[in-house]
Amino acid sequence: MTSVIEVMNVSKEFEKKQVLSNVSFKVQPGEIIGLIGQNGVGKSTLIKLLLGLTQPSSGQITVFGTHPTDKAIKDHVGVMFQDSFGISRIKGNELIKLVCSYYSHPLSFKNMVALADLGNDLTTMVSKLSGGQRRKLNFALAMAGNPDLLFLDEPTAGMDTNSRYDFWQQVQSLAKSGKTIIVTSHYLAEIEDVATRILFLKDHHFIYDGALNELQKEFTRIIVEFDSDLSESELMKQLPSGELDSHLQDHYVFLTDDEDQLLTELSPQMARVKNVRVTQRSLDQIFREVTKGVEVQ
Ligand SMILES: Nc1ncnc2c1ncn2[C@@H]1O[C@H](COP(=O)(O)OP(=O)(O)OP(=O)(O)O)[C@@H](O)[C@H]1O
Repeated sequence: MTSVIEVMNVSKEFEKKQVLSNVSFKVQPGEIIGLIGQNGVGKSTLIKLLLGLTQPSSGQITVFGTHPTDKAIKDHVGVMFQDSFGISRIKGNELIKLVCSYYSHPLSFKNMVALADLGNDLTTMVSKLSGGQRRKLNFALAMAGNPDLLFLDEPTAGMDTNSRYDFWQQVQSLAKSGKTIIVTSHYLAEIEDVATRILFLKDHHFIYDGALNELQKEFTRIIVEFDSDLSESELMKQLPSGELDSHLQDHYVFLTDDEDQLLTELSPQMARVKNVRVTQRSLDQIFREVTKGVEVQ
């Protein structure tokens, strides 16, 4: 399968400041990539490199098999930046028509109106729209050329709960239809729900590239919680494959690399154990632990 994006040994410095160091990855059609990392780590820089808006200090980037600045791919790439309206003294519906006129095969006006989901506010001046409404309009504009590759930079900031839900439903159905999506967001619960792959940037390179469940396995141990009237020392003797994390009243939290083994060890005690729960850390928890530099258990 031809990759949509190929990044080979790319480094990027601004003056003497290193942002990316020797980064490589490929992206296949239909993937939803969650690009995560702390403020200032280089997510927007990477997106700008992929859009050809800035050049790598070294290494190669191809998008649809060609240089990112190649005009031939213009209609295949859509982008939603954090706040990208250059003009605001224009109504939403007029802006939609204007942006569509840039493309050879734009989405229909009707489709664009549905994507923007602004109702009567479509005839409001863009400058008077709320932050969340501007995001929605921005999303529709990113889709104007019916792109096969879509970059979404913090797309849901300011959107209400229903709008977020509808937005991610749309994104998932776009990916199902074969479109490739790269999204940055600090709302990690949303990334956790929609991304098929996580790229985690830290200290100039990817500290993780893969599926969320593998990230959970790689960075954290499984949490086994239960209630029991057994003593701490008894349980620690009975559960050698677990490590006691906390004990409050009757509630115990153990960490383990092998939950099946731990549950087997726990089973003879079942008469004195209840409410057993096996969970993994959320992406949000992993992110905080990894970026704070604390050792992840
Ligand atoms: N044009 C530029 N000239 C000099 N330094 C820059 C330039 N653009 C970005 N940087 C620096 O590169 C680093 C990465 O910035 P970038 O905007 O890519 O971070 P980010 O991960 O997108 O952050 P955020 O989550 O806050 O949006 C920052 O230290 C920033 O100051």
